Amino acid sequence: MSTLDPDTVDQALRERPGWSRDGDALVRRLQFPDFPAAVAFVTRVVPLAEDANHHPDLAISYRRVEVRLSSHDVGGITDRDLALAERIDAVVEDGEDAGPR
Ligand SMILES: C[C@H](O)[C@H](O)[C@H]1CNC2=NC(N)=NC(=O)C2=N1
Repeated sequence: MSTLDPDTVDQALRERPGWSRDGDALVRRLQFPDFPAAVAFVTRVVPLAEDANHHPDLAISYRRVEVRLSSHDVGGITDRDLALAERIDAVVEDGEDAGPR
């Protein structure tokens, strides 16, 4: 699978307002009510990543979580990243994301 051209990524991002492009990755920054909620969110992402065999870079800082998606094998953003972003958004909508990023 090859990387997507920037216009394609930008179009996709218009449909995923929580995400932005940061270099060769998609990034979404989330804030949760507390640390357990942040960890619970990350725990819910695990099976999605395993099922997709596509794994985000995850950073947890107290109640903030940064999710970065990039296809490491090709060094850029591919449909795999967009597909996983969509599934991660479903977890966010279902969960406890609260407040500004
Ligand atoms: C062997 C295994 O399928 C590969 O290493 C997968 C695992 N998860 C992955 N995740 C991401 N983000 N990029 C990859 O290239 C990738 N490759």
